[in-house]
Amino acid sequence: MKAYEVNFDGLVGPTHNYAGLSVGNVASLKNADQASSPKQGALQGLAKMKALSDMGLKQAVLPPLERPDVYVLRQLGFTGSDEDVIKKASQEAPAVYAATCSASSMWTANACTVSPSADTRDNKVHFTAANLSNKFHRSIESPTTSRVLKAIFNNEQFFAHHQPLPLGDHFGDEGAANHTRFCGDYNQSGVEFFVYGKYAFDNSKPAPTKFPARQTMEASQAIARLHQLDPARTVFAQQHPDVIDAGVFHNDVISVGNQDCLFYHENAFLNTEQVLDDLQAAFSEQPLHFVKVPVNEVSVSDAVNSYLFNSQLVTLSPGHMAIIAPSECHENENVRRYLEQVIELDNPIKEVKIYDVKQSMRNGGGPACLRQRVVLNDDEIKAANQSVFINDELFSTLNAWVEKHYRDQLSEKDLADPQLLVESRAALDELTQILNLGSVYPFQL
Ligand SMILES: NCCC[C@H](NC(=O)CCC(=O)O)C(=O)O
Repeated sequence: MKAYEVNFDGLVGPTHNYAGLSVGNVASLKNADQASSPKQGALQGLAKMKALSDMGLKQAVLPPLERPDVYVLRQLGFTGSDEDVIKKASQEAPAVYAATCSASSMWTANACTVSPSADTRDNKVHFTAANLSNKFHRSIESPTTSRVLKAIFNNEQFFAHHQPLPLGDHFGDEGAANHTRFCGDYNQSGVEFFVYGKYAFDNSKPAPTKFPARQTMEASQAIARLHQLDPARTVFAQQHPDVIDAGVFHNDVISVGNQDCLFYHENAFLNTEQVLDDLQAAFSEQPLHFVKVPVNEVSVSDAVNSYLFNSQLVTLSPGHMAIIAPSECHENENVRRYLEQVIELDNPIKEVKIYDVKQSMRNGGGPACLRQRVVLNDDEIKAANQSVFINDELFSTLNAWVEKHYRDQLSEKDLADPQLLVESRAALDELTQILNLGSVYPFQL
């Protein structure tokens, strides 16, 4: 049966803003306190989804979360009506309040890790929502994310859902941003590749010293166990601690894989030769294309500033891949030059397509952060919720929905406006109907 890589992009939420919440993420800190445009952000994201769908790729959408999260604020001792909670929290604990307003669920690469049915022992598609333990504003995403995933992949015959790993630093899990998969055709069994930043239970191992390693080796192994992966077809590798300290907070900021191709920066991994050997040994059916970007052509800082590796690497026809890159890649001379060359080399990457996702980029999220890849075969696609798949009609409905509900501009002081929650709930209530999700948000339960 035929299978496809379906990109599930996160819809940018009505509270999208820049609050400088992510230590270790250069863009997030640099742009803290700038005004954002939730409307522009959502429209940019939708335009990218439409473009990929027009390329013949399967494209779907994941909804934003309810923000500000007044339920978490209540858990933290703020009382009264929702309006009281917002007023008190924004005045008495502005930093905590800002964290509960983040639209960070838009980066759906971090929503979960997915293993396709071709890789799992019980032949189901496995989902584990990421606990995102390392950052408070992200650690509150998983309860609703889990409900949304269950509402979309709602059929026990095909889909298995796991709880997020236990919260806390030891099992810090950032989802698919640190996970990629190699395969022949998408319907064939693949090799799953997990990249972690540190060992949680062994302090003698190398680890970054300046910025946090968000994903642990132990978390990656737990996901592989839960997803019933074949150990002979699973590879674990450590991200180089120096690149984490240079602002590479997820592996998808320094490498991306698709089918038989790994596009990676020379400095991405510890013990790179071993990592490549392990991948090739596990993927014994055919030679992999290892497309190495040399540090003397693109420095780690060029990679972090341009988000070259946070591109999507997609297959447009057999053996013909395109890099879907953010426009920042054209603004960086070295990266622009490299991209002109890479399509001339002997590898499957034949095209570069540039998209403007600047609203997301200013918080450190490029095209790859904005999507969760879910490999599904024909039966699994039929078993999933049909209303989330992008077609011309849904695209125009969602554009109109954004135009109707979203603000043009949002600054820090606007976040404290209780009306923002009222507007967001109205928007999300309508969205659950458009996407046929049932009740998934706390205000609907
Ligand atoms: N995969 C891309 C994730 C980007 C995300 N940025 C943020 O949460 C920044 C939010 C802010 O600073 O307002 C993060 O660091 O996890």
